[in-house]
Amino acid sequence: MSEIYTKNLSFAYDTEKIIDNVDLKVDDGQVLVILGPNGIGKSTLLACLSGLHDDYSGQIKLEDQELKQIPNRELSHRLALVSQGVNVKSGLNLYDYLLLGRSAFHSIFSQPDERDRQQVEHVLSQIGLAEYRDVSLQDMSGGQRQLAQIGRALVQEPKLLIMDEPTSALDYKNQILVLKLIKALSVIDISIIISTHDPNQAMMIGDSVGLLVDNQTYIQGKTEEILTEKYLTELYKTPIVSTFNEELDRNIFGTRMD
Ligand SMILES: Nc1ncnc2c1ncn2[C@@H]1O[C@H](COP(=O)(O)OP(=O)(O)OP(=O)(O)O)[C@@H](O)[C@H]1O
Repeated sequence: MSEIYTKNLSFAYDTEKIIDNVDLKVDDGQVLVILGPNGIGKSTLLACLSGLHDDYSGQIKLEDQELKQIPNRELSHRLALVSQGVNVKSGLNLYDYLLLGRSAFHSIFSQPDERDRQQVEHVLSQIGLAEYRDVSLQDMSGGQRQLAQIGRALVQEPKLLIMDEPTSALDYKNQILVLKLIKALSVIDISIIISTHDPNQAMMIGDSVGLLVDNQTYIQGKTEEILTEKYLTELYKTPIVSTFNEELDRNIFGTRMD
């Protein structure tokens, strides 16, 4: 069954149409990677899919239910968004910041329980920041804060995780940590939509890939059908070369510098 799909999804800021007739689909436990040039509308599309803009036209169905009809509190049990570039500079320490992410599981009067604390411990180790539990977010590096934000989404135990360039501030080791985490989550049937600027990441984790080519063209298909020299060269308006790397057992993408 599809976790989420759209039909003729369109969205405009005032009169400027950004998303036009997008048909997108993610099945249970699948990873969809969205690629597209700067300013094309990736964040806008992900914001629509997360319920942040309900003035879209067309349909967004989350497990066959229209997204804008799902109450906010219920939505936060079902999907979580890791936004792009939101640099949380909270005075909270990491542990409390993550624990607050469990608030959708409680009424405003109830206290966090053992289950909440276990989930926070689990996520602290998933994001590799267990030893930073007592550190205030404002004293962390940009990359650590990005990991903290991913953790904040994970403590919600969503069925659908939407991540807008979640590795943009991370060093290579932590990029791989997050990509492996995404694969591991998909194995336990969590569906994931992620945007990135790196076609290599798309190749590493995508079950399918969606290209926002221009404001009127969205193409989605199986990773190996979409990640071709032709499509990527067209997408980025720069020649992209694909070579098969035997050691890695996958295609890698690059460009000539002459
Ligand atoms: N709140 C807003 N109000 C008006 N226009 C906006 C708003 N947010 C984004 N835009 C415009 O919508 C277009 C798409 O922006 P968006 O951030 O979705 O692109 P993107 O593909 O995520 O870009 P990038 O890769 O650079 O992060 C851009 O032209 C941007 O200027």
